Amino acid sequence: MQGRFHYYEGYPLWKCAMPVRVMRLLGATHLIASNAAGGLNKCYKVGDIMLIKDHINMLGFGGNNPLRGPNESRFGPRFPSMYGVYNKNIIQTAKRCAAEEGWGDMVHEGVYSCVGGPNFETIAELRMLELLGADAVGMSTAHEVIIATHCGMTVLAFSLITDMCITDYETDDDVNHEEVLSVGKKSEKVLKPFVTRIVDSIANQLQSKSC
Ligand SMILES: O=P(O)(O)O[C@@H]1C[C@H](O)[C@@H](CO)O1
Ligand SMILES: Nc1nc2[nH]cnc2c(=O)[nH]1
Repeated sequence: MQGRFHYYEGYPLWKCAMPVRVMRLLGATHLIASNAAGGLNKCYKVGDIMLIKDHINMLGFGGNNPLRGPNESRFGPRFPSMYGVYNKNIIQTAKRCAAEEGWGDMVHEGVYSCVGGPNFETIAELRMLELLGADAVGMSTAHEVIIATHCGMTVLAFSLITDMCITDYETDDDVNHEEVLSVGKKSEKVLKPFVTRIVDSIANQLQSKSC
């Protein structure tokens, strides 16, 4: 997809995630999701990639979930498990692909927290997310991954760290969307070959399994 629908644009979560179901109906078995996110983990740098190993869905705690409402059992069960959502084998594949390109140092594994936006977080909110164990924060992906998992897709998701979250009241730095877009643009030269390599590698694995 080129772009995505966001909750902060006014769409309900089920609509934000609907393209995933469309892709599933078209025969897709794997979802590779990417996002721009603020880095909470102090070891990260702007431009780094965080392979998502788990998420904290802040919207979900309030009962706002893309699966809310009657269950569509043709897609999946009423109460889907969310253990092991982010496929460990594909995370390893992605790490290997990064190492082969010489990007090993800029690729991490971490926990993504999803908030509603559109405002960026307050310092107190960021401190809370840090305490909860989040390594990065953004405004998408969790609901798309929930829908993909519900309908049995294999998921890889990663965050491009576009800014480092400020958790210190003494700092004068700020965050803005222009910075997010500019880091995204600059990182295209890394992200395109990275994703291409991962897709090739998954395709090879699937092909050798089917032989
Ligand atoms: O759509 P993603 O999650 O990649 O983009 C994030 C969230 C907002 O759309 C935007 C904020 O700058 O970046
Ligand atoms: N919520 C949130 N989303 C982002 N997307 C890119 N950077 C950020 C950030 O710092 N916070």
